[in-house]
Amino acid sequence: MKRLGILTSGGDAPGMNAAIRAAVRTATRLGVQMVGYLDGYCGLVRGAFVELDDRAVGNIIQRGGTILGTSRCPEFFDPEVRAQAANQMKLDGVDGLIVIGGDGSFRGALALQDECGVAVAGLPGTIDNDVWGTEESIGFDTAVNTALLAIDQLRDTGESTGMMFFVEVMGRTSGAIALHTAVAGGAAGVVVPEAHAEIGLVIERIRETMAKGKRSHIIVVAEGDEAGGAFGVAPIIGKALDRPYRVVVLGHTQRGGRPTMRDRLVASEGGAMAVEALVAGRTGVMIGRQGGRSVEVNLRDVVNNGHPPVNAGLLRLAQQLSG
Ligand SMILES: Nc1ncnc2c1ncn2[C@@H]1O[C@H](COP(=O)(O)OP(=O)(O)O)[C@@H](O)[C@H]1O
Ligand SMILES: O=P(O)(O)OC[C@H]1O[C@](O)(COP(=O)(O)O)[C@@H](O)[C@@H]1O
Ligand SMILES: [Mg+2]
Repeated sequence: MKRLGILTSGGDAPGMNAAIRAAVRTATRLGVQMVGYLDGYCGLVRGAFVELDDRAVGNIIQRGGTILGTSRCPEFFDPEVRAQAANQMKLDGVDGLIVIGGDGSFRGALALQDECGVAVAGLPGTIDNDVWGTEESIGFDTAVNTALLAIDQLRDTGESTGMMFFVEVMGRTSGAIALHTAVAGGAAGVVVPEAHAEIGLVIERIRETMAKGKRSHIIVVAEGDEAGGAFGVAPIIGKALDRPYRVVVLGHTQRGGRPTMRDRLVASEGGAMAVEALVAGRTGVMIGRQGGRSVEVNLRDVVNNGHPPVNAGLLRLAQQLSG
């Protein structure tokens, strides 16, 4: 390997820059050049890249977003476009590719490997934490901490006014952000796409706590819940309890901001290990976290296993601890 490419794809996630920095600095140490493709797979197809040396990735470890830009690139679903991208890489003299993104981005990377023989390594970068084979994806910890900040602030006004708050967090198909935010934020209830009977349970539990004199209730709702996110869930619960409520949608605020220590650390280890794997000739791997350590995981297993199951223990805890 003489020259590696790196790109970020799908939704941006805080810590992606720390991963890019670690990958570039590790490549330099191993005598390998690095280029960064712009705007995800769209830049790869067009051959739009920048040379990345040690100085190009200075002063970015603390920045959210991604210096390379990212996109959802529908053309990349087309095998002919992927062949064109592989050809473009050859022309650019690039022998391997690191993809920082979610499960969708990894499907694209694996297709590029299988169809065109490109060596690929994946780094899980998504706030959703919905990638199989890793306990945490880059950006998840920061996103949950951002949501917690909002909840802590809403508690003040909730306690003062007796208003119920429904806080919608991101997660199209995954309740991971909602669940962790609810438990760590001491929410009165949580509604996630993976569970189906929890709205009734939340109503019951809030009734009990109201009878005990609890004034302030915060309910965390994942955007992808089948009832239609917080705007779908709030009227059902508000009406059942005959209480005034407000809906707060955190949306893309969770995607930005300076990455936490955890995200920087996981990204730094992952970026370094992805380069080491490719340089050692290991392709089709993802650097995941298992048992609190960074490990190489087979990328095909990641893609074939789909989304990891919801943490049932945390779901139970979220309901139990409301009092
Ligand atoms: N099955 C697939 N085949 C080829 N490319 C894909 C596939 N799935 C996703 N991609 C590429 O990865 C991009 C990001 O995927 P997406 O699912 O939106 O985000 P994420 O990777 O964060 O889960 C897509 O816009 C597309 O370019
Ligand atoms: O910014 P967009 O394209 O509207 O996408 C929003 C989606 O992206 C996410 O923030 C992150 O998803 P990915 O990391 O899988 O791309 C989801 O939580 C959210 O549903
Ligand atoms: Mg995803």
